[in-house]
Amino acid sequence: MASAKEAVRLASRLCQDVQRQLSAEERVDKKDDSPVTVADYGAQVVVAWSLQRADPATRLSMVAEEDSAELRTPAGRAMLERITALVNSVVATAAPGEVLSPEQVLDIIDLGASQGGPSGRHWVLDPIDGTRGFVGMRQYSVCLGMLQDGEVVLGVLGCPNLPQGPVGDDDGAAGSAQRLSGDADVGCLFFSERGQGAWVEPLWNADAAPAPVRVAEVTEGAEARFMESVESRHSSHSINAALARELGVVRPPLRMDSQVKYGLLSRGCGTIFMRFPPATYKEKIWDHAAGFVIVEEAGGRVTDAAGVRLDFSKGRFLALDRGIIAAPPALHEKLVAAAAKVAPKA
Ligand SMILES: Nc1ncnc2c1ncn2[C@@H]1O[C@H](COP(=O)(O)OS(=O)(=O)O)[C@@H](OP(=O)(O)O)[C@H]1O
Ligand SMILES: [Mg+2]
Ligand SMILES: [Mg+2]
Ligand SMILES: [Mg+2]
Repeated sequence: MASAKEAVRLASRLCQDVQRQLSAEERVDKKDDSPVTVADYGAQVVVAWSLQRADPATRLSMVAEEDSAELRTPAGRAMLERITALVNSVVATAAPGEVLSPEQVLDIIDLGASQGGPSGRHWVLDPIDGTRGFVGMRQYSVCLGMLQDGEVVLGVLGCPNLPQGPVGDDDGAAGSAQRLSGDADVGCLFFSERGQGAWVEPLWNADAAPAPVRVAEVTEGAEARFMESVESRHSSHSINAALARELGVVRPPLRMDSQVKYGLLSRGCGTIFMRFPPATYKEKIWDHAAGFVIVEEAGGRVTDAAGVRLDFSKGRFLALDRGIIAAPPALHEKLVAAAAKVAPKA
């Protein structure tokens, strides 16, 4: 856990540096994705490098989002050099004197090519979850999990732009732009080890005492606040709205990018997280592993729409019926019943 937290903190630092340097055009121009691409690869390298360094005797097995194929082409060389420089700026803070070459960077990226599966130990990494939120100066997270024999046994969620205090109904898509990391009370690190509860501590202060987190004790839809993706093409806003109506939810949805939503659920700030991507979309394990163990250890349930607990043992993708529903147990039960009625399997 100490190594995982250290790795996520280093990668979060790298991401924060890049996000702060985004120019005004890059913040709005979705066509130029190079800043987020550099940070995405860079964060993956920093996490893998840091974990491998903590345990040099064992070759790291990691299921991670990014691969090196494009960076190995001539067209990718300039990008590779930018990534290498960025990574070395962070490596220098953790291991003074150590410098990685572009070739080493490529090899470290490819440590993330593991297929995972039902046996052995595999790390699971989304170096930046919420890449659209990252360029939009909203929420994003660095998400690291560990699989042991197909079960998620550890999760760490670095949320650089998440306020440590309460999050308002309008702090999602628009409001968070004013509250970027740098403020002393912004930046959260959620973490959990199976059987040990779930915890949160300030992201930028490794010495601060962790506080236990617990999902909200809400049993009625009328008191609930539900969370969903910012982008409707990732997760249908209309299915979520229909389910919320069925449950008697009255508050507007809190729209937030990334696994930050699992973090908010674990600390009782949001009550329900629902996700209904298009039927053809296959969910990746790195988009859920860290948040899954944190929410379960905080007393919540995380299943597909049919109420079946998520299964991370099938490789790089999640095998599920459809949709993802996460909530405290009493509400979760009602949501699964509502899903059967309102959003039957296509
Ligand atoms: N078409 C489609 N359908 C469903 N999901 C998709 C789709 N495309 C992408 N993704 C994944 O969504 C991840 C971002 O999480 P969110 O959906 O919470 O982000 S957002 O609020 O919509 O910005 C995002 O993770 P990152 O790529 O790490 O940002 C993707 O894995
Ligand atoms: Mg993701
Ligand atoms: Mg990602
Ligand atoms: Mg991506």
